[in-house]
Amino acid sequence: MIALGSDHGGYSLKEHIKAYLEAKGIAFKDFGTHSTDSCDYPEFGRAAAEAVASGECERGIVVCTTGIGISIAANKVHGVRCALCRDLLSAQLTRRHNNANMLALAGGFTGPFEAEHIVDAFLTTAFEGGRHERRVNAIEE
Ligand SMILES: O=C(CO)[C@H](O)[C@H](O)COP(=O)(O)O
Repeated sequence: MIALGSDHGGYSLKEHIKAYLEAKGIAFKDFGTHSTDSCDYPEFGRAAAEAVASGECERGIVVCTTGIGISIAANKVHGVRCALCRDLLSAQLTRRHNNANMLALAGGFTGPFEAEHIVDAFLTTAFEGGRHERRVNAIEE
């Protein structure tokens, strides 16, 4: 189960990702926003992040115009490791090295086709563990 969240600046890309996940048979829960009306990203970043931290959702994907504000908001929730990724390699590396459980995307800069590749990498790349586990544990502590 994937938690989704966005503000108005990420709404269009979130809707695209919903259709993409649906086509792949991946379940998701949309924590809003539900229109392009102006709203505040901390509310939606927090809602999606809390669903991940509680275990209700395994991973989360959040979107605002830059991806920055909503990733900052999500990372305030203990247990969340939200990575803003604007390229495929970053998405792979944040899974391999950081065990990121949330992905932030930039709705104003990342196109839908590129976003699909980033989402695929985020959902399919495994955490490497080893020396990276020690570092991730230190963050949690
Ligand atoms: O990217 C964002 C936060 O990092 C927001 O989407 C952005 O700040 C919204 O701005 P505006 O209200 O001017 O559309």
